[in-house]
Amino acid sequence: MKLKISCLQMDIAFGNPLKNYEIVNELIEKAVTDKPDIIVLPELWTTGYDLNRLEEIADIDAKQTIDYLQKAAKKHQIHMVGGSVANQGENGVKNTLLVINKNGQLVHQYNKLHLFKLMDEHRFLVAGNEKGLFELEDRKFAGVICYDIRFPEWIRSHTSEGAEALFVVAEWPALRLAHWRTLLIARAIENQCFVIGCNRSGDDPNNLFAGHSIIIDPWGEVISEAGEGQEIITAEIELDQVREIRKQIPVFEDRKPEYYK
Ligand SMILES: NC(=O)CCC(=O)C(=O)O
Repeated sequence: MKLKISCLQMDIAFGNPLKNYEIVNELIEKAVTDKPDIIVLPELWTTGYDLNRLEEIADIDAKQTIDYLQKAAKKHQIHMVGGSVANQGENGVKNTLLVINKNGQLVHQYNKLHLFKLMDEHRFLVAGNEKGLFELEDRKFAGVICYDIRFPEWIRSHTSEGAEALFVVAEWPALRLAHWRTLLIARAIENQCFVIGCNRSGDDPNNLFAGHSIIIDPWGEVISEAGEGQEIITAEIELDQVREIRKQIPVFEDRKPEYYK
């Protein structure tokens, strides 16, 4: 099964959801000229890391962003791995990844499990407690958020339940670009799955971000990679390659989890 995927590597306007909806509108209009099946957005794309103003700018129950993504998905008949949003709920603000299918249905919401202390997430956000597994077109995928990729056992818990491609939405700083690339390539090789990493570009008062959104095949080869600036990358993946590689080197069958704890 072939899928064309576009990552919208946007420069997020700090604490300005309305401006960010405008930026994404423009990027989607550009991306659809390549006729992708799935569009991917970065982490916290409506607000950026303006954590001090979350009370004012977080999206209550992610409603406004879900509505926005549903309209875009239906209009263009494209699945959206709609990045993540500062989602104000009863128990606090979560960093929530949204998946909407091309009919505009909300397929999955994943709340970031591992909060990143270096960027103060633990002071302002509450962690999730459920997996990022979802289905599109009867195939299994996983979606996680940024710092989550440093936890290989968390990613494995998704691929061992059948995920064939891992979507990673991120605001990853330029200082650790080498970690971003290496960790994503490692996750692809060890899980024998496609990895689609959508990062942001630009800066905010505290960080310069790396860009370098990337699409990696299950052999660990980079199929497409962005530079540092605002950019769209698009690549077609053949999902069946995952099954072939898992047959060739049967890592999942050969695991001995009884020895790993
Ligand atoms: N937004 C994030 O979770 C950043 C994670 C990060 O920078 C890291 O090094 O890990």
